[in-house]
Amino acid sequence: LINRRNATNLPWSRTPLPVIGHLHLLGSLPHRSLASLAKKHGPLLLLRLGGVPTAVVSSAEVAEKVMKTHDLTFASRPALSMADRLVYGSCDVSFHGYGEYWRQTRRISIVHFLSAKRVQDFRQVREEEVALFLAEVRTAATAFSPVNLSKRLATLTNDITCRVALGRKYSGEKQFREMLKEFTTLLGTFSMADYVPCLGWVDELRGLNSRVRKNFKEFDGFIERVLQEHAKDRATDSGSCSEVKDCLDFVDALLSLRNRGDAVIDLTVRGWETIKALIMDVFAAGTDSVFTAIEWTMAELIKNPSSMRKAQEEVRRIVGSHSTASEEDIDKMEYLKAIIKESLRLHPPLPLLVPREAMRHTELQGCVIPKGTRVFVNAWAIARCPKDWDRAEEFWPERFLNCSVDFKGHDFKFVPFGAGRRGCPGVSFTTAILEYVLANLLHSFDWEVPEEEKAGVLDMSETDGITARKKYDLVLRAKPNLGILHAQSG
Ligand code: HEM
Repeated sequence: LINRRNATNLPWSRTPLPVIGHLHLLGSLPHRSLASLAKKHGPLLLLRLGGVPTAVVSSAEVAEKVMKTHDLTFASRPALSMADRLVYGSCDVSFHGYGEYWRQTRRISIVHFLSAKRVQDFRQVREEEVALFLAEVRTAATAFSPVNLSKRLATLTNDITCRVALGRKYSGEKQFREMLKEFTTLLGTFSMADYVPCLGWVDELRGLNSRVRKNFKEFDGFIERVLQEHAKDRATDSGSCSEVKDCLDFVDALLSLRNRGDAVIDLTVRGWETIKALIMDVFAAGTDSVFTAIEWTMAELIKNPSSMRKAQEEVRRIVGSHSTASEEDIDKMEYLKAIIKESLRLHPPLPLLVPREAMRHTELQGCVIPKGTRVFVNAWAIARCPKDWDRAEEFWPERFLNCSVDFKGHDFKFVPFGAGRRGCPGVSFTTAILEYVLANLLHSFDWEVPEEEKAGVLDMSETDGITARKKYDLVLRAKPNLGILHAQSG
């Protein structure tokens, strides 16, 4: 399968099983099983998952080779049947193979949705939604009721994303919530057809295919509705392109591009599919990961009360008696930023990133990686490597104070957003939400774990699936920050 010149540390003693190859080694949390294998066999594992030659990268050094030195070679994505069937034949940004189509759609998403400028344009949306969210938590706090922070954070991030992408919220619709949950679950579900095509019938037998068909039909219908609502609004606004909505909402920007024929790729050739796929991509790439990151950060702070105290002291010192932390305040919050980095280090929401595919034969660590090899970068294992990190398994945010290591794709020992051409374009969008939500949660409330919730809240187990969420919900009791109340009543 793979030509080895210097293979003493590769797991070839583990002969692949017939048909399934090394699939049985993955377990239910593949980032953990693969990290254990890498500890024994080295930072570049060459496996055969079903029929798919696969390389697994587990060190900063090899990750740099993949995402920097040979970035172009590894800039494609493998065809994945879930994405193909759920996201219009993968004609979105995240799952499309390398080439001009991907380059242009990525550019459109950045310019009209994810750039630092657009993120600033959406500031008011973040402020309004977080204010509503804090008011809800305050109501629960006044009634001494515990808050299921996991559920509320999921709704909050979803509402923000829907408003900036679609122009309004949909979380009030039960059908929408269920459809979206099923969509992200399915995208993260292992499909036998991807690895062992001759066993593809197993997907049919276990009902996976019918779930995919149903979910696609529902989501497509939903996007049709969103497009029609926008078309109606535009007709009543007599097509004026410069009005406020055009500046605020991704769907309007896509429709304007299509109508004006401004995009380099012809958005009318693949009909509505490109536009629909770009809208769907927002949900595929952007909703679960953001709230998962906030959830883990709060969970670590609850588990580490001294970090919680230090973070609250910083936030409250900077914000003073104002009722909310502003984005200008946040610029000064070094400990808060260190906490976010430390949480993303221990809990990257996509622990194996998004798979890449080699576009040509390449040599890595003395091994030839054939064209077509699927590549997983184990960001979770790399960020816990004791060679690169002191106290690697501990939550210790202080490591990031007065330290330039960042997650923007230049430090290969810390790559929760990936790096290189395929690196996540949603970093600014994400950090704006993460920092603003966390600063305000810490400013407005003190947090306690109700006795009956302790076991689940303090248990840091992960869910399986593509996004590693906290397995047990974060159910907490909030107590209003008396400092704000006193200052306001005084
Ligand atoms: C905590 C939040 C997030 C994390 C941890 C995250 C992580 C990632 C990772 C690991 C990749 C693959 C990188 C690679 O292959 O090198 C990726 C790709 C991507 N992300 Fe994010 N992401 C987050 C939020 C977002 C948001 C909010 C959006 C947009 C709404 C977004 C849009 C995308 C897109 C479009 C891609 C595909 C890029 C490409 O293939 O060219 N992400 N993200």
